[in-house]
Order: sequence, then structure tokens, then C-alpha cells
Amino acid sequence: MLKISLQKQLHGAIGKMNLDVNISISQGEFVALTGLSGSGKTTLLRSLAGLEKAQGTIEVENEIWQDTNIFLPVQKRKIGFVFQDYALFENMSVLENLLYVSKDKKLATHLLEITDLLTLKDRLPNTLSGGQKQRVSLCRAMMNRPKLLLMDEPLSALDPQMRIKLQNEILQLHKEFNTTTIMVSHDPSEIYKLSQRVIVLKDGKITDDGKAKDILLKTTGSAKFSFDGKLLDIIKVDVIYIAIIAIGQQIVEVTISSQEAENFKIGQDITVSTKAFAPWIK
Ligand SMILES: Nc1ncnc2c1ncn2[C@@H]1O[C@H](COP(=O)(O)OP(=O)(O)OP(=O)(O)O)[C@@H](O)[C@H]1O
Repeated sequence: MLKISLQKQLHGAIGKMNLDVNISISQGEFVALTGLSGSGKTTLLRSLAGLEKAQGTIEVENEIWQDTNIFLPVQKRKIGFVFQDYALFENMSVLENLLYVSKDKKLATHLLEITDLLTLKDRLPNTLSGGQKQRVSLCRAMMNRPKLLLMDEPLSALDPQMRIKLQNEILQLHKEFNTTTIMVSHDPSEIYKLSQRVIVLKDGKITDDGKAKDILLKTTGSAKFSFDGKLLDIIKVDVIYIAIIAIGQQIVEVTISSQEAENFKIGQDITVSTKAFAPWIK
């Protein structure tokens, strides 16, 4: 069991803001941490790792990492940390990056095998692709058999195919090592696929905590599909108005009322919601 009670005053975009979080996480649980930019996700992860000071207590499997008297330094906490920007040692080969954490060559080889990296073990990081580098940092994070794996948007810099490959590898590693994991992500499909529980942070406080299915399927009103996009243009065809909207990689046309055409501003962020009566699913 991981018990966290942390408080820290932050300087948010609109003034002072208190990070104030109380959570219990079961051993082996995979938790996705999500919420708007600036809500305190990275600060929470860094505080758990001991990279930043916050008030409160952290207890991991009956071991105190932090309370009023104790503050274990980062190297004494059994954590693995995966950052968005890989943070590999550039002058060390893939294998050396792993063995720097622990001399356990058997474990290193096993991790490299799971992540399809064994043939690259002697390469330097700057000769690898982004996806390969992130797989190396994931392996490195597992080398000290962490009690807690912290991942801060680990896949956000990768293209969709590589994201899926890494998601599968993260799932496989979690299945095998059963490491308690907290992963920051903004991607609903990733959160749904990987996590058993989602915690939503807003202005430093937890506003939602539950199963991915329940949290992510919360929609406004009776809308079933909801997509965020940018309004590119509004054109008038005979008597109807059509909004041209960029949603992800697609451009879609949506019929809108004359009043909406008057109120919307080109360039604004909008949400398109609709019910699905007979959708095509391919
Ligand atoms: N050490 C600090 N002292 C005071 N304020 C801080 C400190 N670190 C971060 N902040 C502020 O706290 C707020 C939360 O930052 P944080 O990076 O934790 O948010 P986040 O949810 O991870 O955002 P993002 O999704 O953009 O990465 C920000 O407004 C930031 O400027």
C-alpha cells in the first residue's frame, strides 16, 4: 500500500494555489494521473520521487519515505522515473545505461528482450529513435525493481504507432513485475488501455478518482461522441451554414445554425458532440 498526503503552495498561472492531495494506492495498481496543464501533476510526481520538497507524509509498503522527521533522498527511495525527454546518459551504451542502476545483467538482458532492444544493446543513445530511447529509459527505470514507477507523459513525444508499441510493452512489464505505477497522461485511449484507476487533478486538488471506464465515459448531457477541434472557417451554402473544423488529423464539415455562425469566431477551440444511432465501425 502507498499512502500519500502531500501539501505544497504553488505559484499557478492565476496566483497562489495549494497542491493538497490525499491518496491510497494498492500494491500493483496502475494509476493514470490526468488534468489540465498547471494542475500540479508533475509537482506531485517530483515530490513523490524526492526531487522536490512538499509538506506531508509518504508511506510505501510500511516504509516511511517522508514525514515531519524523515525525508529520504531520491536515491534511497525505490522508484523508477520515466520522463518525457528520456534523460539517458549519452556517453553510455544502451546496456551500460541499464547496468549503471544495477549490475544485474540477467535482468537487463530480460528487459531488453521484452522491449525488443537486445540487438541495440551496444548502441549509444544519440543513434536511436525517440521510441527506442524511451524504451531504454523504461528498462532503466525497472532495473532497481522499483516499489513505485513514476512516468511523466512518457509517450507524448512519440508517433501513434510507436505509442501503441510502447503501451503494449508497458502493459507487459506491468503484468510481469506488478509494479505500483503512476503515469501522467492526457490521452484518453492510453489511459483506458493501461490504467485500472484514474485520478483527475484540478488546481492542485483531486476532483475525480475512479475506474477509467467510469471517469472517461462521463459526458455532458446525452452526447455520446465528443471531439475537441479548432474552427477553421464558416461557409454559407444556399441557406445553410457549414463550419469547417480541424479535429486531430481530420478536417470535418458540420452544419450549424445562423445564430451559431454569428457567435462562433474563426480560430476558436470548439467541441463537437453527437449521438451515434448507426455508426460505421471499421
Ligand atoms: N517549485 C515550485 N514552486 C512554486 N510553484 C511551482 C513550483 N513548481 C511548479 N509550480 C507551479 O505550479 C503549477 C503546477 O505545475 P506542474 O508542472 O506541477 O503542473 P502540471 O499539471 O504537471 O502541468 P503540465 O500538464 O503542463 O505539465 C504551475 O503553475 C507551476 O508554475
